[in-house]
Amino acid sequence: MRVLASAPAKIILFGEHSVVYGKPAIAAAIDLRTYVRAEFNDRGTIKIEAKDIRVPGLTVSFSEDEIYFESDYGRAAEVLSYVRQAIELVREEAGANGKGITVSITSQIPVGAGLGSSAAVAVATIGAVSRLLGLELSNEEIGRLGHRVELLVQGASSGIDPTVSAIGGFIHYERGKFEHLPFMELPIVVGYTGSSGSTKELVAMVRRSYEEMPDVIEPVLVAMGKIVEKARDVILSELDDDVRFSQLGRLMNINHGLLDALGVSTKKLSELVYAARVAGAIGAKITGAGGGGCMYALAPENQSEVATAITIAGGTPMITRISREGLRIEEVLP
Ligand SMILES: Nc1ncnc2c1ncn2[C@@H]1O[C@H](COP(=O)(O)OP(=O)(O)OP(=O)(O)O)[C@@H](O)[C@H]1O
Ligand SMILES: C[C@@](O)(CCO)CC(=O)[O-]
Ligand SMILES: [Mg+2]
Repeated sequence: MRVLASAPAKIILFGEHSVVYGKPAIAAAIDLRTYVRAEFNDRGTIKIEAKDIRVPGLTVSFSEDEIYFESDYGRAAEVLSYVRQAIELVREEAGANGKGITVSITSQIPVGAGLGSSAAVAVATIGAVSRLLGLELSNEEIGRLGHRVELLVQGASSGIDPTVSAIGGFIHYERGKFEHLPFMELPIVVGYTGSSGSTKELVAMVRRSYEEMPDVIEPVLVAMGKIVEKARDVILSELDDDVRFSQLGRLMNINHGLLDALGVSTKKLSELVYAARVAGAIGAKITGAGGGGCMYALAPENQSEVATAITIAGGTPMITRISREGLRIEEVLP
């Protein structure tokens, strides 16, 4: 038997980092996907073919007519840890420890770019392997298992990324609970810096600041939570789109300033944010953990000018759409 599953990337519209401290956040699944194929193998081992990921620490030695590959075990194992933990967790849930499983991954999502590649790979792996092992799980349950994978690998995770990747759409999230917001076409442009940041390290960095200066950092996190509640009210309001977008844009700019205050922006991210605003975006901010990765801009009237400005500033623009669908089982072959 062979199962192919896919799960989407996401953007965090408001509230990254503060969501780890129990504040609310708003996120949407977008139309870039990670595909995972799962099948049994008879060696009793876990085999992972990750085609879009660079495994660091590889050494190649040549001699006469032979070629030897050696890898730094720790670094290779770390990079594949989301997939491995996802498989182990599902095997455990199914009471199938020791069952040989091969997964093969292809992905459209840039890695470490704030678009939730870790959550998408975990959710798609859980989806494919659970179906292979005959476990009947809802997408919501798969999102919760994805959260457990992120906690095991990262040490800290709010769970928003695996939740939105599993269920899709546009959500308001707080401490494991989510609410679907009405679907809306968001006129956004995502700008990719081309560099990556590790969510595990960025979350740990914010934690250190919080522990060193709780009196300073706590009010920043509280303000971020208030931005999210205000944004939710605006999204749910009956206001005209132009008024709603202009209020959301202002909230994005304030949220970006606070993320910068937490130290998760970079020179390149800030350059893309300012380039987008100068080109007419009504709001622009980091999306995801930061430290590289992506920003997004709200540009109801001038998406293409904003995309050009991002390119001139050295970034890669992506015009994406919200994905209503989360985890999808694409194919089950006997
Ligand atoms: N296609 C893939 N195959 C295997 N592992 C992947 C793949 N994509 C992502 N990963 C895993 O996810 C890690 C990146 O996750 P990380 O949380 O740091 O960034 P992100 O999820 O892309 O961004 P963010 O968490 O800010 O949204 C990679 O180092 C790797 O371990
Ligand atoms: C930085 C963070 O808030 C979002 C990463 O996409 C981490 C998390 O919520 O687990
Ligand atoms: Mg991640």
